[in-house]
Amino acid sequence: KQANDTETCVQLYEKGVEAYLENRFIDCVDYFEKALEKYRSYTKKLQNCRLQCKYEAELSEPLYPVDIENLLFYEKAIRQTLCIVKCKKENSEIFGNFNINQEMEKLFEDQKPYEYLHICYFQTGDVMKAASSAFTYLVSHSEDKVMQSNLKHYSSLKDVNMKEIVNFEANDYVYLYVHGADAYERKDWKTAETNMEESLGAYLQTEEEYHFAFCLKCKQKCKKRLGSLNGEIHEDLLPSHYHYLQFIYFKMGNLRKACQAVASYLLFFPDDDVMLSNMKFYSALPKFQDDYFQPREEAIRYVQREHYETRILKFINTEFKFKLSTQDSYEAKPNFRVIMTEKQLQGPKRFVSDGLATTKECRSLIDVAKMFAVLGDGYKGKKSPHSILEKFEGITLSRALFLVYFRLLSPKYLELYLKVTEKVRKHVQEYFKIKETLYFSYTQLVCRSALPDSPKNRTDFSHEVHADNCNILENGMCEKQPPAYIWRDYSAILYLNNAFEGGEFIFSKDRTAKQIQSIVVPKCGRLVAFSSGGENLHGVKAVTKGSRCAIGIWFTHDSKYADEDRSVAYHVLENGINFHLFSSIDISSLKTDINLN
Ligand SMILES: O=C(O)CCC(=O)C(=O)O
Ligand SMILES: [Fe+3]
Repeated sequence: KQANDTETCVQLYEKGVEAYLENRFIDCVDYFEKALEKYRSYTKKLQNCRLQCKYEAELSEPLYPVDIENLLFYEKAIRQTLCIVKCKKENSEIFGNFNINQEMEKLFEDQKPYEYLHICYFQTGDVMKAASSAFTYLVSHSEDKVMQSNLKHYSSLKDVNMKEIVNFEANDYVYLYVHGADAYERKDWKTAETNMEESLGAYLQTEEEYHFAFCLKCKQKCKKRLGSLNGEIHEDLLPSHYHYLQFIYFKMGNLRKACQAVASYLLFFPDDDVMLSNMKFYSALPKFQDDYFQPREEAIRYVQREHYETRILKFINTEFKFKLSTQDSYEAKPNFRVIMTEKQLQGPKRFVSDGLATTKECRSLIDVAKMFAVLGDGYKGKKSPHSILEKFEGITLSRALFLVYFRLLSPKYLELYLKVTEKVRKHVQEYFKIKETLYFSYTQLVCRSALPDSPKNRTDFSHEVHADNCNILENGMCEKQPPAYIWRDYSAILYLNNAFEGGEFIFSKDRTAKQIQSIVVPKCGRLVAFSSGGENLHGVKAVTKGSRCAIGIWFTHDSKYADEDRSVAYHVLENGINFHLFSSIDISSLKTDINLN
């Protein structure tokens, strides 16, 4: 069977999997290669639309000659958005043909095809490609033990030359940079120069492609992602280009360009000793002229933009703090009440309250979860992190923010999410009489549902007994070490419904739940809160029927771990995204299939 050209990415992918399962390895290779090729041309096309639209919006003649109240900024944003919509429409046969949904996109972004491909290559005798596929997968999943041992195995084969293994998904600049650095080592200055300059250009271009999106925080994350050279993280990849270039140009006898590279590097690291002494050295040379230390244009632009972005982020953070305190004083009188204390719960630093959310609020939040939750969101993409008999659907604050930003969700739901979680924060702070600032570290709306064929008489746990900021050891001690979230100081779970069976929250003395201290039965508006350490071992019993929804909230005293998404969310809510171009979905008009009681 041959893959034909009209098949969509999804079809090709699925056929690839099928061929793999049926041991038709030649077909498997064929389908996956074609699927990857299709996916690549899809992302390229999309990036082209974005870039082209960005430049078009930049260069367009403003609709009005004077920029009043920054309307020009909005005009450009609108132009760009409409242009992208148009570009997609005009290429509809191409984009339509891809038929790529979010799920598929995630599979490709996750390099899933290589998990199959390496085996199919191996089976068809193409061991070099098998090794490269395993390597490609490892670049973004460096911890994957199975793939590590696969690659190790491949590397031991006589037909595999480790030097020739490639990352099939590397960005262009990665190769240019690596080749540039190689040529540099060989003192082949001309080749080094060409590669480094091209790598620099490609890097900035790639970054711009990733950057089209709003969020400043993503931009900072993006830098990390781009800084990965086949899995090794280089924090300073961009400036390091200038480090290479200054020496290359010096060796090539171009003192002006060497000095420009020095000045560019110093924009990023003004106190760098090596570069400062290079500067001295160059300026003492007879050919040196006074105006040589001009940073290059793209470097100036980059650094300025970065400074600007950092300032905006800082500004949002300080503004937000101020607003919170005034907002607080307007809060209506709370009507919640503590129903269980340390005494009833049989342990320290814990309590249960009722009335933290109204029936209507619970309903709305569940609707959001049911409409937009992603399987495993907040659990690093694992569908059922704790039980294979249950389905986890979650929505994190950052996803809610994203949905609002892209007008898929009405901002009032984001507002509600922030409001109820803030109510919880205040209550926890007051109840425990906490003097220090209590920051949100992470919040997550999760529904756990029994899968249709899960047995009714399950005795396992939906979430086994654990502590939130330490790892329980064999001897019963709780060790405050990663991978535990050691910065978490207080935990709170706000329940949204009770239309399910099982799913009780328990406090336990030991990690096997032999000595249960107390049980909390969830219901809308009920809160259980506790200090996050080993003194509060807890778990969730299996959900045997229905769907159990709750908001998990973790607090920290350490501002380093404060959730930045929260300040961005307040900013988005207050300043709006009022292009009035698209209406967002008000989900209250849509029915979901879950009951509150
Ligand atoms: O959902 C619950 O009741 C508790 C969940 C929990 O303990 C956790 O996510 O750490
Ligand atoms: Fe927990």
